[in-house]
Amino acid sequence: MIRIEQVSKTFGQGKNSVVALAPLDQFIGEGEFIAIVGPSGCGKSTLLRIVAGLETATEGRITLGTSQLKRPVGFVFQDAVLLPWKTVAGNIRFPLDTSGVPRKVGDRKVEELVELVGLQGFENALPKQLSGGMKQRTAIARALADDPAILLMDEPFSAVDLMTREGLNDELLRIWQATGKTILLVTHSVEEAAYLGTKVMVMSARPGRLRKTYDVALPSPRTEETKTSADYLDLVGELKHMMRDADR
Ligand SMILES: Nc1ncnc2c1ncn2[C@@H]1O[C@H](COP(=O)(O)OP(=O)(O)OP(=O)(O)O)[C@@H](O)[C@H]1O
Repeated sequence: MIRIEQVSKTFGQGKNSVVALAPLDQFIGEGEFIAIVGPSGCGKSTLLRIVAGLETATEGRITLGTSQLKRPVGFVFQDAVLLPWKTVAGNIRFPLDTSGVPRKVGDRKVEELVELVGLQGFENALPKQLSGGMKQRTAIARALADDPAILLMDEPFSAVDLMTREGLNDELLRIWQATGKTILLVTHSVEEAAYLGTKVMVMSARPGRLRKTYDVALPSPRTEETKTSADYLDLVGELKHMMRDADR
């Protein structure tokens, strides 16, 4: 679980300071899939970076309920940022090598992850030989290599075409169900948020604050039929309305 209590962030000081996040509270249960939407600059990435420990909150605190000693998060960015000279397998095993996992254990883990993200047959391909979607699958596998309890994803599919993106959404739901990870995903698409999330957090800009958290009551597993159901379309409509409001 993740408990976010009165977390705020101000960059800089004095008259040049920017309030990126006004105090924000949110409880996230184990295994939930949280989608975060909001206008550009409302602090979505900042929130994710604070949860990851890449940024410190100005005030408030974040409690990660886990027995793991190191911060148990994996991060997937908009760009896959793969090491260009390493193969798919080499990129996935990079975090394992740096944390000193024995070769054989690492080999098994890489094999498992390649299968999980559906990249069998491409283990020895270099990033330049991969499509955008395949690069993101590799990045997801790499983020899962350390077996983090929490997967943080910052607009992971915004650089791929719509068809690929829809396929990756279904893959991600399958991976989430197979691994039981807690996922926080930032997206600009309310359709994607409603399709993926168990909850959707809607944020507003200037300063970034949480407008509302929606519980998504759509049945699981989500399928193509979900996208034509009245409940889904109602939720998308409501999220769009809230987003328009949030942008003012
Ligand atoms: N390192 C920084 N120094 C100063 N200001 C920053 C820094 N990082 C972010 N900001 C500011 O904080 C605010 C929130 O930024 P953030 O990137 O979290 O928003 P976002 O909702 O993720 O935006 P987008 O949807 O465009 O990616 C913005 O006004 C941004 O300019």
